[in-house]
Amino acid sequence: MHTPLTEPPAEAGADSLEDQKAAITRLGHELRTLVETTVRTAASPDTLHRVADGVRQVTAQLTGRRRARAEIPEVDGFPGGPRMYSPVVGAGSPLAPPVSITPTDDGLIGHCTLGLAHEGPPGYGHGGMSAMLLDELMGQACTAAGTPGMTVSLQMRYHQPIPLETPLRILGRVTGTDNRKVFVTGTITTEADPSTRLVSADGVFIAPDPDRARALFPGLREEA
Ligand SMILES: CCCCCCCC(=O)SCCNC(=O)CCNC(=O)[C@H](O)C(C)(C)COP(=O)(O)OP(=O)(O)OC[C@H]1O[C@@H](n2cnc3c(N)ncnc32)[C@H](O)[C@@H]1OP(=O)(O)O
Repeated sequence: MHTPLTEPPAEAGADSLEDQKAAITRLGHELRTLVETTVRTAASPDTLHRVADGVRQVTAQLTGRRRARAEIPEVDGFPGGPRMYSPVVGAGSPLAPPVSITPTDDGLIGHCTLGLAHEGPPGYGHGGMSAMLLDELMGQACTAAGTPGMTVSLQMRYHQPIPLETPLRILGRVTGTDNRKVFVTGTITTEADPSTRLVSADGVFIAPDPDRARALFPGLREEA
């Protein structure tokens, strides 16, 4: 007999929210390990079928209420706070590297290591993954600068391929504003050689006006 892996929080108290985040983080870690192991394994078809059956049984244990498309979960810090299920930074996302972010004097710096699950050319990161990393860091740099916005333009330049299994550094920095437009730059380097740009980007982000924001994000809490 299985015990369900997750249930909706009984109460939205501070403790239960922290418990929920800790459990989500733990499950996210195990899922990322499963994803990475899955794309690396040379197991036989029999083993793969057996594992697929087991995963199906595990999935069936995730019972309880499912969130609706535009609903912002209680554990999610949007806007401005940690996003538990972000495919870039989310501790609970099986897709995220995940990136950890720290502020700098003039922007944000992200740290992550990509695995084979993020592969494009053999041994190197997928170009779409680079765009995703930069979009996130540049978007969060807008928020950190007090001018949050959504991407309307992202100009990517791929100088060198990004090595997998190598600690990376992603920078996002706001360079200027013009009314609702925010101009942002970003780069990806390795941690070992931060002066050599592997990928760089220029972006334009726009803050939707409040009416537009309410229409786009009906789940937004009123105080946000
Ligand atoms: C928490 C942080 C997480 C970060 C996550 C990373 C960020 C993301 O991935 S966001 C998701 C991807 N982006 C999107 O889905 C955005 C889609 N676009 C939209 O919904 C709309 O364009 C929206 C809401 C942003 C702006 O719409 P709206 O308020 O109507 O703006 P609009 O009036 O058209 O344009 C405003 C200004 O921007 C300019 N502009 C519009 N598009 C562009 C563009 N591509 N390049 C340059 N300028 C532009 C307009 O010319 C206008 O300028 P001005 O005021 O001088 O006339």
